[in-house]
Amino acid sequence: SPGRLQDKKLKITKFNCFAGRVLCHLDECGVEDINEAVEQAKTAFNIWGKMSGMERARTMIEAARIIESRREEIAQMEVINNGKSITEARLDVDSARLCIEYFAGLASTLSGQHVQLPGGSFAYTRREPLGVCAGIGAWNYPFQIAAWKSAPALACGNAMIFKPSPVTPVTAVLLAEIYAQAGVPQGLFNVVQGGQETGRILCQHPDIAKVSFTGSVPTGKKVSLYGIKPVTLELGGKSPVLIFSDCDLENAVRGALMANFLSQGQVCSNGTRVFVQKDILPEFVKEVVKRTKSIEIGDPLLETTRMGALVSRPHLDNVLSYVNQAKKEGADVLCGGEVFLPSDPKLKDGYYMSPCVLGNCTDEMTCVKEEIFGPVMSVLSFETEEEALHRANDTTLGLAAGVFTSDVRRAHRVVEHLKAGSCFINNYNITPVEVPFGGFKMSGIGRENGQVTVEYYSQLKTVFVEMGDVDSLF
Ligand SMILES: NC(=O)c1ccc[n+]([C@@H]2O[C@H](COP(=O)([O-])OP(=O)(O)OC[C@H]3O[C@@H](n4cnc5c(N)ncnc54)[C@H](O)[C@@H]3O)[C@@H](O)[C@H]2O)c1
Repeated sequence: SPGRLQDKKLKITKFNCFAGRVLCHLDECGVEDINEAVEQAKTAFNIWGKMSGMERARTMIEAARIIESRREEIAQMEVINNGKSITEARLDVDSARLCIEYFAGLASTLSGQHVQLPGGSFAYTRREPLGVCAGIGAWNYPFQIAAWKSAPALACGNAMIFKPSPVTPVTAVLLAEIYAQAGVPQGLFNVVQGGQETGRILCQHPDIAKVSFTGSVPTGKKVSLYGIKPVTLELGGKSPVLIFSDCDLENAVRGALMANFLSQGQVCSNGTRVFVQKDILPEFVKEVVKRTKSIEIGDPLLETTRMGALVSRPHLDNVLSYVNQAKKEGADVLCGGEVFLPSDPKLKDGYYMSPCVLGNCTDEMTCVKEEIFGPVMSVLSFETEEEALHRANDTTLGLAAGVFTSDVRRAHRVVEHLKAGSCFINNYNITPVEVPFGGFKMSGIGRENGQVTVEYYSQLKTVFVEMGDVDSLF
């Protein structure tokens, strides 16, 4: 009930995903903790927000340097936190560092505009920070999400209070430690732990100037109703990949695997609806199934592992139930879709499953309509470009989309008509921090990364300067 966190502390139990054992217990933060974090953040903001962009950049670059020096330790912690392979966790740590470096570079470029007015008068605009921002994270990229939100926030002169998902509470704390070590004012980036109630209290706090949220569509809807404050919403997807028969098939197969199986399929932008032009369908399916079967599953800390464990037992059960539902609705399970038991007995209680390819799918099937958020690819066939586009866009979501073709005119024509915020031509699921990322339709509001993100973490002030006398009508 509302306010239940005012009196007593609830415990979060965090499990180690790949061995199924209890990793740690944490107290959920309530009203008092959040008030304290906000007070500290306000004090820190009074110092940080007044610094020049160059000064902020210097501290952020130091944070990036510390991340690089602790790369392996953070990556290992992320594996334990989330269950993904060490190879992917290292890339997440790199992406976090690059994002901090990128926005440190932008910090000194924030500027306004000068507008000449009649009679020598003029106006200018100032880009000012918002104040104390809240960041709310999902569990699939815990460290990276904390960096993608805090880097632009801090570069623009704001403070941030970040709440990681209670399913993966560990690595955001490392980021707070690193910012502190780099020399940001105390409390500039703070972490509060907890679930939905903590999230609600934080977002609704009157001194929180902005909320940047990553998570599911239903939670995003709630967050958007919390009050008149700017929100960035990075929500779910059910993205299409269109594979035309004139494509380079080898690259299309690789792209389809990257679009479905990174992070055990738990990626918001995943292209889980793979539309393949009819004449290359048999060849495509044969190759995709062969490579999916050879994905190395197991201990995510091993260098050879390509797929680790899903994030929790309930989530694994949910993904498996989608595979069962697909079977009932007439899809063919071409491979995988079952609980996977690693040979190492220490891992017997981990949350593993074999990556799954579903064939013979149709647009009405649940597996084609709903975000599964696990390693399940649905393959559909199409005949014409017009048909493929119509079916690809027939969804309320619009996070990402991909097209594989060797015809340059077709590539750009298709992308122009795809209703998605992040489109890929002849590749999939790459997210350089220099380019904006975010969704159309119910997949979200606002963008992360790229120059445009500065606009989501600052506000514009217009100043009129009169050089003559006041021309009064009274
Ligand atoms: N677009 C993107 O960039 C992106 C990235 C990663 C994940 N996602 C999406 O996230 C979803 C999976 O993540 P999840 O299961 O953690 O999502 P979720 O919506 O269940 O939770 C997300 C976060 O919101 C918090 N929360 C829950 N209720 C809240 C409330 N009422 N007020 C404030 N905060 C609240 C949670 O504790 C968690 O920290 C998927 O739908 C996925 O597509 C999107």
